[in-house]
Amino acid sequence: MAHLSSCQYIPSDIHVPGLAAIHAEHLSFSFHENNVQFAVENSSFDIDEGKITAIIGESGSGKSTLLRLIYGLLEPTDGSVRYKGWQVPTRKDKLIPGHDAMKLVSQGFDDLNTYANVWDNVASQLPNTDIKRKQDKTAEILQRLRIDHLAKKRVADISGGEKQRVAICRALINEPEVLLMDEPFNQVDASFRDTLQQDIKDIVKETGLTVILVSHDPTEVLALADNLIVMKSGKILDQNNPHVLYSNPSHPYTAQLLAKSNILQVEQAQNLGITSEKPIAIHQEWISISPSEQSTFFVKDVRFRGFYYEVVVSNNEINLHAIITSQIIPQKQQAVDLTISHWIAFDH
Ligand SMILES: Nc1ncnc2c1ncn2[C@@H]1O[C@H](COP(=O)(O)OP(=O)(O)OP(=O)(O)O)[C@@H](O)[C@H]1O
Repeated sequence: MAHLSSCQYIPSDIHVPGLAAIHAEHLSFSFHENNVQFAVENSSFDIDEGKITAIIGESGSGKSTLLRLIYGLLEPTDGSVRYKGWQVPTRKDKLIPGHDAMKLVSQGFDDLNTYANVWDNVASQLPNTDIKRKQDKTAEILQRLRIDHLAKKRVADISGGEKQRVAICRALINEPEVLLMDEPFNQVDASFRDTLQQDIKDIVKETGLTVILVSHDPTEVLALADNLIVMKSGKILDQNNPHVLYSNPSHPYTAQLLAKSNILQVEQAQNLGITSEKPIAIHQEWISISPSEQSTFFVKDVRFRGFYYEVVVSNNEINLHAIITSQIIPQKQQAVDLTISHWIAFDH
């Protein structure tokens, strides 16, 4: 198999500078030869240059497959992915798969040499570089990701979160234009997640790096991503910035994924006095409750969530989840009135 140059230019494709870094059109992929079941189906999307895009969705929705298609690890069954107007070469075009301008940090740290120390794991990514430059660049990236103090430690002896930082250092030391990450916060506990997210944000701002990451817990990337791509059963349901998708999701799945929203069918909405021709979503924070002897709604459950309580209210026909941040915690079985400040009707 010939090792081709990193990209094949498609002359008919006109790339307009300043627009999307990655452009996918009608992208499909099936792991099955007869193409009956698609892991990714007819997906078209743009990824902005110098921004953080998160691919989110429930388990098995096709997120990792989409990431691997973008990188060129998988050959699309149909459609195409282009990077800056150039078709991304796939396994059949390249001896070593993966786009030269991109780096992928996959799940599980398979690429790390656990017996070698952190420094060697990172420095080894610069095989043809003179010693001084190799030292400077390795020291710089370890410091940038706050793991310079671990340089002499064996990878086997560091935590999952620290391994994730080593993997990111290895990916970034060659200054790729695009960093792809599959579930980067899986192994990182909550207290270190925010710092890692801030470091990634800072690097993007300083260098103009394009980041694409996969997450099955969308709420963890709401504050990080500039754009979200929402996947369900291999299809893209929604794509927009987190604010728009959170406050105005176009699909019930997105509302539940991002806001753990209450989804009500037309008749259930009527039960609350809401007239809508379509199903509706009521985010938990759009419901407030107050004690009322006359109400048919009562508190079914109170769940402690740290700085807030999730309260389940019911009238025996519908259950609604609401958030309480006040000091006054309702009691189970207590009758309560509901005030709904906002709701969204879906087209679907
Ligand atoms: N190597 C494979 N062979 C056959 N089917 C596969 C393979 N890898 C994934 N699939 C299937 O393709 C679909 C999409 O899988 P994918 O791993 O892309 O989903 P995901 O959203 O990343 O899931 P998770 O969040 O659980 O990692 C799933 O139905 C999965 O079972």
